[in-house]
Amino acid sequence: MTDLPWKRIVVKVGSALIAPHKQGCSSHYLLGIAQFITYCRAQGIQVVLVSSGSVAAGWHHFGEVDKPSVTVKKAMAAAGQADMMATWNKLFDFPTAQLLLTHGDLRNRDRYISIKDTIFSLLEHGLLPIINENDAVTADKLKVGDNDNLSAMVAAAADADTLIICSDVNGLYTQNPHENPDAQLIKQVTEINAEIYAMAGGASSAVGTGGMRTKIQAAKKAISHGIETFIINGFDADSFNQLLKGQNPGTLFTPDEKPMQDHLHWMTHTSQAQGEVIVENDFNISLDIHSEQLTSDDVVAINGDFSAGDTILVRKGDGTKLAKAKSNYSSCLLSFITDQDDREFASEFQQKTGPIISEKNIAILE
Ligand SMILES: Nc1ncnc2c1ncn2[C@@H]1O[C@H](COP(=O)(O)OP(=O)(O)O)[C@@H](O)[C@H]1O
Ligand SMILES: N[C@@H](CCC(=O)OP(=O)(O)O)C(=O)O
Repeated sequence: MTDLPWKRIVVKVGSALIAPHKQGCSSHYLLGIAQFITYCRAQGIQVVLVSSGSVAAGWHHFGEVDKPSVTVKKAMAAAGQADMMATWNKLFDFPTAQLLLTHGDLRNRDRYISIKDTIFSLLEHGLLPIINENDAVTADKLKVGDNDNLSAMVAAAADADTLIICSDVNGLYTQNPHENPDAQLIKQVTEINAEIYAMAGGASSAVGTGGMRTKIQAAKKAISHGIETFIINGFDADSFNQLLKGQNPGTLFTPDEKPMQDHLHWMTHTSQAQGEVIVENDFNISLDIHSEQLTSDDVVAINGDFSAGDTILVRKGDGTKLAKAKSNYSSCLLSFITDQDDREFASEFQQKTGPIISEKNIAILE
């Protein structure tokens, strides 16, 4: 064992590890993960667990179904979630706490802060937060949809230094290893670019959601918050021994050297734009230019119904996405100003009321 450099980690466990045969939960693979978590906590490392598996764990209650409907899947999740928590609880001799989240919770700034506070309070009091998406209640528009992205949002909210995604493969391969025997394991990724996304396919197991594609999206979110990210094989107990020795058992995504500030990260990777402000095609936005320079004169259209304080997308008419920002104006007020023929009035109004978006609440998009 080496002295681990971590202060706070998020461990994400995929469905295949919880309920490998869709016949209820099995502790077979969870034992090694639980021992790893217990060891980390004994070293003073705070741990948050993001656990998939409620649907897979509840599956056997619903007869012989191959492709359950959305409604049946929600019912499976409701049934399996309790079983999954009970299985984890048997493996720990310290208290755990369940948090079921949706994207609707995470993208609302007040609720996001509230979730953050709850996680920190649980950790301070020595409990292990176990987080899953609230599949039983969530509708398409409100869900994250996969626990890889959810784990990255949680890692950012918990200000973790490391995210460990435990899957059913050794890491990211050049191609899906289940379909291509020549696929090579990639040990380290320093930049997530189109080439990396092109390697990642979807899930091929009966219980997984998202496959490698959502793991790369998650890694992108995490590293831009300065969080190193591992994808490892959770079936192999040696993966955890290697991590404890300071080694890389799978694929390591190295954190960005200049991580985003927390609230800009939230705006870019967690929040969802409630509307759009379309600007002239020659309008350019950068952190060098004061965002106060976005005035009603630059706005050619406003889409959606948003309130002051909501996140909006600023884009050009040709579709280029420029930035996500907190709007200081509602869509209604902004339309009123942009529709003014009296430009002097519009300009004076903005001088008195303040900028449409302000510099400290803007995330420039790549
Ligand atoms: N380039 C790739 N490297 C590794 N696995 C890949 C790749 N592309 C697609 N996959 C698939 O992703 C799966 C892991 O994702 P998933 O089934 O969602 O598991 P989990 O339940 O752990 O999230 C692998 O079993 C494999 O079938
Ligand atoms: N929230 C779902 C899991 C969704 C998911 O991303 O599953 P997985 O790909 O196995 O991590 C559940 O508990 O069944």
